[in-house]
Amino acid sequence: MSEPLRRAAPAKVNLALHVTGRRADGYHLLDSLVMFAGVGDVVHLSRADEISLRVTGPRASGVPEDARNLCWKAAARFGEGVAITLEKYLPAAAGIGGGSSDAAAVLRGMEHLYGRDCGFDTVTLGADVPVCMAGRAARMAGIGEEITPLDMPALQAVLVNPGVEVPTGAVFSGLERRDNPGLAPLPSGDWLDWIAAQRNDLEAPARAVQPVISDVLSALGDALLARMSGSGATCFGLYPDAGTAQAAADRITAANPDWWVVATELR
Ligand SMILES: C[C@](O)(CO)[C@H](O)COP(=O)(O)OP(=O)(O)OC[C@H]1O[C@@H](n2ccc(N)nc2=O)[C@H](O)[C@@H]1O
Ligand SMILES: Nc1ncnc2c1ncn2[C@@H]1O[C@H](COP(=O)(O)OP(=O)(O)OP(=O)(O)O)[C@@H](O)[C@H]1O
Repeated sequence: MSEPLRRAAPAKVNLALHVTGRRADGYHLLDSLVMFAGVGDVVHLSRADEISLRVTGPRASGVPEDARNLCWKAAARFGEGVAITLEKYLPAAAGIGGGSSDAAAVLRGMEHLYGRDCGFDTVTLGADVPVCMAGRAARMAGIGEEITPLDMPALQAVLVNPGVEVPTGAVFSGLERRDNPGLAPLPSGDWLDWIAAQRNDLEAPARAVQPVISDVLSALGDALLARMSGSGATCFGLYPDAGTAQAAADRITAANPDWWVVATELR
């Protein structure tokens, strides 16, 4: 037996997320700037006759090991057998696309193992799957299927999740307005000022579901800017360099030992 194929499934971070409309089927139109973190899950894949899945790692508890798992759904849609080991490091239902990034890593790995494209529209697995297939800084539009890769400078960040799950559908349902303006024209330089002038329209409804999100943003009060990612509850702070990011992460961990806190680079 050859070694399993290893693929990274990095955390997705929405630096800005504007909700610009709603389709007749209830899905929301988005305009979002997405980057990927240095932290994430890892999948290991081997060709096999059937689909199988084992979940290991520090955040494995509670993650389904059957056809409910997005990794399994991805393999089933690809239409071939594969033995999957998912090493779970990211919190679930956290706004950082854990399941979507795992699914994209499985699809990219299976494309390599079987020497063909996955051959279906990946947004049908989840709105975050297409951007996770791109796996790099991008603008995301439509309901998540329109991906435009962007050249962005790497950013130093701290990701903080307070350990509460936030169901994405409930947050979208709580929106007061669904016809907000899209992202401002992209800058040629100063991304930080530009990001600071954008919004996450899901922040208000997510705070209503999980008020602890306000505490997370306060804990990131010394960042250059702090925002929520996706539908929450994970928030990120941006820092001038890796050293100040790590110092902030250490301080936040000391004050909140139960929270998931990581200093990482966004690309
Ligand atoms: C909030 C984001 O994370 C931003 O990147 C994504 O839009 C959500 O991506 P996701 O978790 O892959 O979402 P899905 O699993 O496709 O959808 C979960 C639920 O969120 C709502 N949903 C999701 C995406 C979207 N563009 N409009 C929606 O209204 C729908 O109620 C849907 O039933
Ligand atoms: N590979 C997976 N990893 C984690 N959870 C999974 C996975 N596949 C399915 N799930 C289920 O999906 C739910 C959502 O978890 P997931 O990590 O995919 O959310 P998320 O992608 O972080 O959400 P968001 O859209 O807010 O970014 C979990 O509660 C879990 O039961």
